[in-house]
Amino acid sequence: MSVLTLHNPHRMVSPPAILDLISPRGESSRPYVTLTWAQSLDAKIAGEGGKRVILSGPESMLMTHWMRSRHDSILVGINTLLLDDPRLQINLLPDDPSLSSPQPLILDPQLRFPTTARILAAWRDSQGRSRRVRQPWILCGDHVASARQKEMADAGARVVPVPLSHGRINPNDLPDILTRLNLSSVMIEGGSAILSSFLHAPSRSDGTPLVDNVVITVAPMFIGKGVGVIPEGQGDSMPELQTVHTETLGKDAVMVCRIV
Ligand SMILES: NC(=O)C1=CN([C@@H]2O[C@H](COP(=O)(O)OP(=O)(O)OC[C@H]3O[C@@H](n4cnc5c(N)ncnc54)[C@H](O)[C@@H]3O)[C@@H](O)[C@H]2O)C=CC1
Ligand SMILES: Nc1nc(O)c(N)c(N[C@@H]2O[C@H](COP(=O)(O)O)[C@@H](O)[C@H]2O)n1
Repeated sequence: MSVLTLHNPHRMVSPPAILDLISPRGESSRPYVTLTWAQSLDAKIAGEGGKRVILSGPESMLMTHWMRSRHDSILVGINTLLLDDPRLQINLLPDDPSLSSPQPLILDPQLRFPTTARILAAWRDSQGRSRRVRQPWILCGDHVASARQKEMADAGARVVPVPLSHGRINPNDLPDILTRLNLSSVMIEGGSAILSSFLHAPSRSDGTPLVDNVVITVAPMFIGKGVGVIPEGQGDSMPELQTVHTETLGKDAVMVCRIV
């Protein structure tokens, strides 16, 4: 039994109301994009050398898992995959068959994804039996050698080659990529380079911001030396954010913002 369940069994059974402010399962014909992260008071998302830090308390971490369950897909950069070895599941949520983990997407231009990654081992072990354990889909550059792509496919991942722009996957290509993959929403969790790239991205062709919502968990702690929300030198020309709502969840403040 988790610490959460011991403290308050009721906390586990329904999503926090703050999530009603985001609507990734709406009627929109275009993919819905949520950008989210947890940060310290000195605007760090990880420790020195990219060491993972647990910033979120139980309540806001649970909120993050509910938010995961409401999106079709979840996206991280390859450095986050290499440093954190995440699972990207909804393991804090109740065992309810109507809940499923989002489809993990990893932006990995050079296809550095290791065959030993936990997310891949979990998928192989599950043999597709559970909606909570999903196959990792890796978006790599279309230049990557087919032998290397095959190696990852043989290890159990789905490899999706896409065109690169300046060695990266262009954030503005993401909506079309999602549509092609039959995914109608994405929750982008980081890390720093990915957050910066999506925050700096120009609007979509219809004039609306690429990112529909920004959900930030602020933990009352200092990290000191570590990985900033935005990499050094990339803090200029940031978009203006409007706060839609701020709420205290346990020890943390959770902000829902929109880009204006
Ligand atoms: N506190 C939090 O909420 C979170 C913290 N993190 C932390 O973030 C750190 C990793 O962040 P970073 O080193 O910045 O790596 P990252 O996870 O942002 O990955 C960056 C890599 O993604 C690839 N990429 C593909 N398309 C890209 C694009 N459009 N823009 C930028 N990169 C693109 C590039 O190869 C690039 O090197 C880890 O220490 C991890 O613990 C990660 C997620 C959430
Ligand atoms: N919401 C949140 N709070 C924190 O304190 C964090 N360190 C993170 N990190 C993100 O969660 C991923 C790991 O999650 P799982 O163990 O797979 O559930 C990590 O890779 C970051 O994306 N998030």
